[in-house]
Amino acid sequence: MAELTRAIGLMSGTSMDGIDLAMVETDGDCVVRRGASSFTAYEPAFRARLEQALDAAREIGAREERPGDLAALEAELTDRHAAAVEAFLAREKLSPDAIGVVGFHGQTVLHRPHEGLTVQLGDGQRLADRLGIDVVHDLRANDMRLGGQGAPLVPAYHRALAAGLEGDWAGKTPVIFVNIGGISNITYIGEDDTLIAFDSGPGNTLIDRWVKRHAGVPYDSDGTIASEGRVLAGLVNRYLDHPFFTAPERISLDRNDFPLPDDSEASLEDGARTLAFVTAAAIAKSQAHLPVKPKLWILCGGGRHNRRIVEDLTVATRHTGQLILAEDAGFNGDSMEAEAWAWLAVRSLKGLPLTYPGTTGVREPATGGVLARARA
Ligand SMILES: Nc1ncnc2c1ncn2[C@@H]1O[C@H](COP(=O)(O)OP(=O)(O)OP(=O)(O)O)[C@@H](O)[C@H]1O
Ligand SMILES: CC(=O)N[C@H]1[C@@H]2OC[C@@H](O2)[C@@H](O)[C@@H]1O[C@H](C)C(=O)O
Repeated sequence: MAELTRAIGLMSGTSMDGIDLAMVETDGDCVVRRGASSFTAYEPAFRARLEQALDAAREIGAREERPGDLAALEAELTDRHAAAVEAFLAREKLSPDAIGVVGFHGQTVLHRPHEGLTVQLGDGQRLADRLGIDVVHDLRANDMRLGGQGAPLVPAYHRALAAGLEGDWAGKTPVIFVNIGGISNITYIGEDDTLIAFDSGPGNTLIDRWVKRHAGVPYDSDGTIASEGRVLAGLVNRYLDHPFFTAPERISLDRNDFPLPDDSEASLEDGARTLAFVTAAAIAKSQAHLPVKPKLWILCGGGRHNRRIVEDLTVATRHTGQLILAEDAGFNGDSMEAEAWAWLAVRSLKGLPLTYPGTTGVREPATGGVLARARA
């Protein structure tokens, strides 16, 4: 067996709720031994600074520019990631020498594929020096330089996980991973290992904004609010008539691409119920862009905790496939993206591809990432 590297992945996602950390041992290919993970929440004040950073980042014309508060924020964000790793190593009784590499995503503050511009806040060299561990960062930029959208990067990791499916799930192809984060996105792995990935529609972002506005809560925990409401057909039809669903090609989405319903259009509960239905229906519509209907659906990301979304999607897919949660297949649906960043960092060290024409639209399979070596 090829030598395994123990790697830590760090992800701070679009919901800006904190730092997901996961450890894996891997050959950078199909051998993936998933290890411990942790989550370090950002307190509301830091989250608010990150949200403001999205505004400041609009002024960025060249990717190394850091207008306004962004330079200070980047240093602080990096130090928070370092503290998260140190706390994790202390908890797991591991020394920095036990870790071969850290894969550092950083915080996306700007992503404009059509301008070839993607910016993740995070100083890889600062992190490497503080931890005394080599860091691979900036994993999206090379893909963009080669004509890709710079996202998504997790699909190659999904394919590695699919290769290791066991028991009832082994060999159930095509298999599709559905990540319901702020935006939902899918990875399709065909019988011949074909890899297709794209954003599939609004994920939790509409539901989160709706319940925040009308109930002052950050998300609809377990879909409880939606459970009290009805699906409003007129609203559903309006969302599903959006040009995104009728376009021949799938493009990557921004969290503001779909507007919220007007306040007068729905009660809190009906709005939450309808938006959960729209989230599931949008995912189910992805099938029109796939060569063969998936036999196995694996749900990941925070949206899998919304019972209404899961039920609606189960109904929408039951004639052709079986839908399970990541945990049913032995995975961890919350730490998968952080695991992916650990795995991608090992691939980057080996010069292996991170992205493919079917995942980001890159011209040819492309490696990526920048290595920051820890300085003594
Ligand atoms: N118990 C729960 N019930 C319902 N929804 C939940 C629950 N826990 C989390 N969520 C939803 O999941 C979201 C966070 O999901 P996730 O952590 O996958 O997002 P993310 O990392 O920002 O995603 P991405 O970067 O993939 O967009 C929350 O904003 C919320 O909408
Ligand atoms: C630019 C950026 O940070 N994109 C994220 C975002 O969050 C979800 C979706 O949009 C996905 O395309 C991507 O992250 C995941 C981890 C990816 O690259 O696979």
